[in-house]
Amino acid sequence: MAPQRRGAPKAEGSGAAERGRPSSTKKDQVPREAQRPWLKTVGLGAGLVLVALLLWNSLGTDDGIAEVLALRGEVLAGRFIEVPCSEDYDGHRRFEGCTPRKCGRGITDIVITREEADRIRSIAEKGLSLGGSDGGASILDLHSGALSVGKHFVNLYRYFGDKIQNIFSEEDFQLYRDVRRKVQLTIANAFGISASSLYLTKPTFFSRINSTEARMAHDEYWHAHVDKVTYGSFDYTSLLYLSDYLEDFGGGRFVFMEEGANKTVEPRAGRVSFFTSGSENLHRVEKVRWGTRYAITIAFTCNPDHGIEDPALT
Ligand SMILES: O=C(O)CCC(=O)C(=O)O
Ligand SMILES: [Fe+2]
Repeated sequence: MAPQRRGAPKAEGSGAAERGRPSSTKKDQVPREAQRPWLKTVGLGAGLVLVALLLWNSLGTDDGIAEVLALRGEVLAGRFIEVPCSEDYDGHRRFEGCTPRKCGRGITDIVITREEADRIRSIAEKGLSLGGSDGGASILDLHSGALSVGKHFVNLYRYFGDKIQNIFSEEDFQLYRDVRRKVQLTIANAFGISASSLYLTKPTFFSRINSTEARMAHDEYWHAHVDKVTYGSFDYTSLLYLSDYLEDFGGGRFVFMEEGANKTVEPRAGRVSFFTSGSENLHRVEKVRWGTRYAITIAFTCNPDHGIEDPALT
């Protein structure tokens, strides 16, 4: 609306400039009348261009040029892009046959079905309905029991004790374990390592993001980061998306940040995106503009000392 208002005075202004002309006869008034619709069209056109630019800015890429690695609408059997490994792994103990020598990023839509994604999303919904951050980003960690509540976290298991069995079922946990195992096999396959050399590590958690303004630092999920730097133990990061870009939410695309052209992954329920966790895979999540975005971050380490167990009800 505002740009259109800005367009109108432009046409008015041109008229005012014409009023300054030395003489005005009936003869030259006719062409000036004829010019007005033309000027209005130009003004309106400029306004529309401005509106389009503003919309493009708010809906589209806020990082400059971006190439799409995976569109929401496509079903990828597997896409893998190798990138040179960073030196980040050198600062940690090496586990030959596991610590990345081959680095890169992969996406697959056929490892986890949309039905499984729906079921796992309902686990996230159940858990997160018990709490939720005041800001836009809530997490639920079934391993540690951490759940966002207001500006803090509570421990779900401590808080609910035995009553936790009225919230989650054994099938829920079985599904979670199955999904973890399938993602682990996918990563091992793509990077040519043995699945048994990988250990689940923390934090592995559900995230629920909406467009509510951030209240706390941990609501600010959109900053560019390197998982190995942020979380230490991560060697391979995976994300399982549980909702659909532009159907369930807007914004919220995943972006690999690269000089020249960023690479985006559009979330799709059941889509698994995985990558080596060093700075060869600097990334961020775009701000969610509307709706609710669900995902799970599932992380693996090569260091058995940093391994964690699957969550269990008892
Ligand atoms: O949810 C996503 O797409 C990415 C989350 C992420 O970068 C992280 O958990 O470290
Ligand atoms: Fe990350």
